[in-house]
Amino acid sequence: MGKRSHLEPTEQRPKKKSKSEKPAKASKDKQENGDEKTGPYSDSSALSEIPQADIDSFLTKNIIKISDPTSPDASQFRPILSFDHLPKCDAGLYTQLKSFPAPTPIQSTTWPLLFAGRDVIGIAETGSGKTLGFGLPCLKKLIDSKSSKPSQPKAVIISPTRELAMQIYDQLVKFGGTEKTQVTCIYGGVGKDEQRRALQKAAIVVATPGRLKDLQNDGSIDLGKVNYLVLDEADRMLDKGFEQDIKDIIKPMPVSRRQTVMFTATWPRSVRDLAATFMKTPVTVTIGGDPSADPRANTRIKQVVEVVDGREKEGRLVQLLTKSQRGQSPEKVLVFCLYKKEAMRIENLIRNKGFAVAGIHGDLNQSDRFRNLDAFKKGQATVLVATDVAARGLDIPNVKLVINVTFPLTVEDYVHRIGRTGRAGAEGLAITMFTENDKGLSGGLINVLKAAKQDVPEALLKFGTTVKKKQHDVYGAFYKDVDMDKTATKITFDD
Ligand SMILES: Nc1ncnc2c1ncn2[C@@H]1O[C@H](COP(=O)(O)OP(=O)(O)OP(=O)(O)O)[C@@H](O)[C@H]1O
Repeated sequence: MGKRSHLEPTEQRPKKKSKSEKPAKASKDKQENGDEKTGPYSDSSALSEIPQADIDSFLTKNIIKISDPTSPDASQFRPILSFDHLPKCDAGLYTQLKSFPAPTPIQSTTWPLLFAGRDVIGIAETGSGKTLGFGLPCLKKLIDSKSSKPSQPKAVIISPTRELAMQIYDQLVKFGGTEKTQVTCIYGGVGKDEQRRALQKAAIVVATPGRLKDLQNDGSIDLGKVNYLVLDEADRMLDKGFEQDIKDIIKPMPVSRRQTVMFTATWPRSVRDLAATFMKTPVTVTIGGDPSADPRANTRIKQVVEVVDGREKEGRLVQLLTKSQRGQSPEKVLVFCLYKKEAMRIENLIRNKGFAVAGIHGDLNQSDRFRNLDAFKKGQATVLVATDVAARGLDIPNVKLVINVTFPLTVEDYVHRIGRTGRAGAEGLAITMFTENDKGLSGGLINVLKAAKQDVPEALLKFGTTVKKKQHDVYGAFYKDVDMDKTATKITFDD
């Protein structure tokens, strides 16, 4: 397993009294209370022997904040600094982890909490391994439960888009060892029959909310036995567009009987109170800074903002693409538009210029969406033009450049969009065209740039530094299928 933890070699450290036999306090309390959602978890002996100073330095170096309402002393759960510190588990669950050097900070910190059965809110930058952060404990919980043939799902992971749901599914299958056959993915835009059949043997269901609700309503799925619920991209899932769906979906799984997990890179105030109503004394883990500050971009992404006249955008885009595409090996570039029609127009423009381009937006049928994304992943198309349907979560290897042709409706969305580059420790570049039309978001953008120590152009400062209250409460996060020719009520969501 991962042998390259920065804490090695351990023999140089002073020995600390082993706590390996002692379950973490919260876990122990819950077992005594007979809480069935809590499994026994205790630090491995290797982890117990790590000196506290090393743990402290890990927490400080990665700017990790752990807020546990049940205990001011968050140290009861030591971060898992190496894969060797993971609790024992059958079924080859950890085999695939060998390809990574060590857990990422969000994995290190949330895994012990999740193994111990706690509700967790995990906030960490884009591309920092949050999927395995919630995915590995989900698989372990299933394996530990030892139920041979599930008749009802035990875990549900909800994702805002179909492509992201599929990606999470793929990760669970990859890491799932022998349990992989019990994972199912359900989403809208395709037939239901096959999904209904798959649900009959599904222990873990990854789903988009609309289709999940549909199948729940027609009796194809009973969520009454779910004891592990994940809202990935949690702020999106709690935004007004999805709020009621989520409430309906979780009705059969009472908060007292389920472990609820929320992960995201952005955690706006507007969703925090609502999140609390879904959770039981959650522990909030934040990597990289204060959760109450403005949204934070991954600092390995160089952010360039160009203030332009709207009429200059297309010429500038072609210029940027010419530079990145004309060499021996064209770079992968993701181009974001706000509207579907705009995306189609820009895709045509790029195709007419002779670049290998594909598109993804809500007007395409699902098989085209998957096919085009796949072409981009494989490098058959080196430019992908997308609406914000591709802004969150998608882990596409080697995207070198993100170009925002039109600024999104919220600064959170901006952080997610540019987060499609610079993943898993890589560096990336994001170039954003900002026009006078976007000036309501200049203050928020300036704060994101400053927090990531990026240059703030004078022309952007002129638009003002005031951060306006989030304007698009209903569709700010659901921008992706706004039709520019219709009124703002014409909005559709992924189902
Ligand atoms: N411990 C690890 N070490 C190195 N790479 C990792 C590790 N865990 C996961 N990864 C890889 O990091 C990449 C990003 O992970 P993931 O997609 O889970 O990020 P994320 O934090 O969910 O991002 P986003 O906020 O954009 O959804 C993936 O390719 C994943 O395989």
